[in-house]
Amino acid sequence: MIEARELTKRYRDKTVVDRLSFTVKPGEVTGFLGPNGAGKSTTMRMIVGLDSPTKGSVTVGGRSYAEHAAPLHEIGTLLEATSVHPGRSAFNHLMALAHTHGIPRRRVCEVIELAGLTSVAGKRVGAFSLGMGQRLGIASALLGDPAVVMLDEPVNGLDPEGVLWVRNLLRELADEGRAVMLSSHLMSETALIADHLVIIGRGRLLADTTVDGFTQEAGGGGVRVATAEAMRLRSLLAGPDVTITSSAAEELLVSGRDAREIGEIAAQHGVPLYELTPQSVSLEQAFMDLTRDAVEYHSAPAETEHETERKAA
Ligand SMILES: Nc1ncnc2c1ncn2[C@@H]1O[C@H](COP(=O)(O)OP(=O)(O)OP(=O)(O)O)[C@@H](O)[C@H]1O
Repeated sequence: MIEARELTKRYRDKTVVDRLSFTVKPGEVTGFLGPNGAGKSTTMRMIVGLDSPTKGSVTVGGRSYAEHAAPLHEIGTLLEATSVHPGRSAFNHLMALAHTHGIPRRRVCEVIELAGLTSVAGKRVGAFSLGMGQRLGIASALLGDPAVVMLDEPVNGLDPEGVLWVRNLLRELADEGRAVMLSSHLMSETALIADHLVIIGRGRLLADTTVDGFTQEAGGGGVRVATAEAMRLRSLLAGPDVTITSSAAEELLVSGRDAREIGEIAAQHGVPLYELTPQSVSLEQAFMDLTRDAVEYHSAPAETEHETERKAA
């Protein structure tokens, strides 16, 4: 388990992580999300003692990282700038790491197989592709059979097969009861892997929720209804918290009533419907809406598909 309480990091006058509290629980995959510069890497560095908090605290398995006698058994990490000796083979790299913790050769062979590196274990790490490097990083993280696994952007640069492999592996690790944390700036990809989401922007907590909860909230895009009797249906559906807009003669976009209610009201009054479609907002769009004010560098204000749809409605 990872527990951050009021975790804060300041560099001179800039607050990069701002009173951040969250928990990464065993048996779950927690997605740690935020736009570029949100403070994800800084937070992860503080978790493993590579940076010290200006205020607040973070513990792994109930203790600060530095208090663990054999941290590799407690938390396995894949961080951005993990250094490997380019001239060493993958096997020797892992063996060197294993030696520092008294981990047997058998475990090195196990993680090599687990990471799908068997055929390249003797190859120089310097000649590895990005994907193979990521696999080696993950193999290193798992070497100590840790209760907590924390990976910074683990699918970065991976091909679709590699992405699927990471997704399945993290699921298995969580199902074995480990606490798994992965950072990303891609909402849709993370939603496929994670159970829980901790979303930050400018170092602050923006959301701490389940993937299901976030998906449900993102689905609040109204219901599109098509009927030849649009005017009549409009007055039948009207109510205190109901908003109805129309972009075409036979089309309505209804907010405040779900598809079932609309279908029932239409049927009761004999109004034939040609279409009844709940409009889902994409997860990526919902994430961008949530973090909009927290993005450090905006690109040119291109109109998104969502905004175009909203304007049309
Ligand atoms: N050593 C440092 N000194 C000063 N500022 C720093 C330092 N390290 C990070 N920052 C700043 O802290 C902010 C957060 O950086 P961080 O790398 O933690 O964000 P991130 O969410 O991991 O971003 P990305 O997705 O781009 O990796 C950025 O504005 C960055 O410039």
